[in-house]
Amino acid sequence: MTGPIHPRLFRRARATRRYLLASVLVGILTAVLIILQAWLIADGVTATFAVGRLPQGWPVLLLALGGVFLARAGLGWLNSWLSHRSAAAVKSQLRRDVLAAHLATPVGAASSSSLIRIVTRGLDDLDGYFSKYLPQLGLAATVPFLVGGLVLLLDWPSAFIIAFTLPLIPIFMVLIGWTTEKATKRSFAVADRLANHFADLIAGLPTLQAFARARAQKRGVDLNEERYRGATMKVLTVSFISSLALELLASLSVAVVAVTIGFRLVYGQVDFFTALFVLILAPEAFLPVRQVGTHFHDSVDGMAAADAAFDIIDAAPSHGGTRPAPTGGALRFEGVGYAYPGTDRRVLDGFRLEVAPGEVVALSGASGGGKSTALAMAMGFLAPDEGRVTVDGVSLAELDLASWRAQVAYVAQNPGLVRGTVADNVRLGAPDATDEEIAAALATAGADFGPGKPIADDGEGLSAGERRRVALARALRRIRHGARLLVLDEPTAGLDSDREALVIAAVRDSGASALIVSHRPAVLAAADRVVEWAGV
Ligand SMILES: Nc1ncnc2c1ncn2[C@@H]1O[C@H](COP(=O)(O)OP(=O)(O)OP(=O)(O)O)[C@@H](O)[C@H]1O
Repeated sequence: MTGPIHPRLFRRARATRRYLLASVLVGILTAVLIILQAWLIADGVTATFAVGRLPQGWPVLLLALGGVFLARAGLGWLNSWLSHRSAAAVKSQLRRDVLAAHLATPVGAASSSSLIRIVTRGLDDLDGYFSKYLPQLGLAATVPFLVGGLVLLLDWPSAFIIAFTLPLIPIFMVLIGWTTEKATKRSFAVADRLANHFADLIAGLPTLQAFARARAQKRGVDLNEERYRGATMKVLTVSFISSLALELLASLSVAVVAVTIGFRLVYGQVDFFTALFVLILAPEAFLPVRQVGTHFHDSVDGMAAADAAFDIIDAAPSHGGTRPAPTGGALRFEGVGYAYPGTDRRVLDGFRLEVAPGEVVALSGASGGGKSTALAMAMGFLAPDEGRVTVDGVSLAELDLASWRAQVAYVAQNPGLVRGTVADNVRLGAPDATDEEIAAALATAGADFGPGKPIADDGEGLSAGERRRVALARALRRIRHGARLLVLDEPTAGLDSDREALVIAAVRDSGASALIVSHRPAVLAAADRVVEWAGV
């Protein structure tokens, strides 16, 4: 973070700007109330000392003081309400933007565990930024100036001391901020690594057990945990030490004002009312600035999460345009090249391929050669960094990708299934499909289980081959509902030859164009054309 306000949050989250304005207004009102409160107290005490008993009209004075206290409490409540609303609005906007960015590039982007961590706990930490740090910033930007200005009018030497000592606090805060930022970023990265490591471990537990390595992983988790503990302790240490330093600085500054005004009161250079008024006001000038420093630490985790969220949002390429996709014509890869972000190895280079309307093209070649990457480009999940992918001569970069995807039925290598039943999953391809249509699609895809079969999280409850058949039934149903291109990644892997023959027949009978990545001889034999891609 550079400066007191997180620049990306300020620029990109509208609610932040609105809230900042509101908190400055609340700050001005608070300053007025603080001054009124100090005046009422100083006036009451001076009058009491002057007459040696409660002054005339003291009930009014007390009522006025009570009114000021109530108004300050009300302002505090309003500020807290506004800050929570703003936090909710910003978190919601960021979550939507992160998920939209991930949907735009669902392959090759942030890992699932990083994504889950950022959009859940991570962004929730922004509450500290909005409910503690920003309200104090609003007060710090207004109260010291108004209070200091009044002190200047009443007693310039005290104002002089305040003006010289108060800026020391922000200077310290900047120094502390630099250290904290580094420590927090490190703690966030370590936590991310720990979360990813743990998620991988859980997913790979059967394999680790099979190789008797499950226990050995404990050491890895312990190590990461220890690193996380160390990083968190470092952040806490910086936080405690800096709070102590700021507290000390503010207390010493107020003490200097108190001592000097005390001496001047004794020597008769200042009257009692002014001395008391200034003495009550002086700590109020320091308090919001000191609190900003303290609450800065409540906000750093949220800001680190916001940074991680913005990194995902900014990394999402703005591919896709607004033109509706042509409803006919060939899909073409025209000299396409690609390297995954953060790598220099080119996965595709000069890749050319055409799928004419009604044509079934099989794409075969070396494992790791980039075939799935090419399919991801056909879906508009990835944008080529060289060459272009076109539909009827129009680049995908110009097309409204939703309208293009509405024409495509996709089966990924590891097809995604949602919790529910087989029928629910087939309906993802064609929401208004009837029960009979779903049963027919499943039969065509060679499924020997019914639409009511339950599916747990992560497709649990189905074998790998069964999952593929559900995904294929979904794709075939989508073709029946108007899509015109099948994009299939190893659709018959894991199927026996009878079921494979059924699937091939279903694809051919659909009449749709198809781009099929496969190594299976039966699929290659059934295709109109086979494109061999040896890789780069
Ligand atoms: N998200 C990613 N980040 C970096 N590299 C990746 C990513 N996904 C894939 N790759 C790399 O890109 C290369 C091509 O992968 P791809 O999955 O497209 O190959 P493929 O031809 O479909 O392989 P297979 O036939 O084994 O399924 C591989 O070397 C792989 O390691």
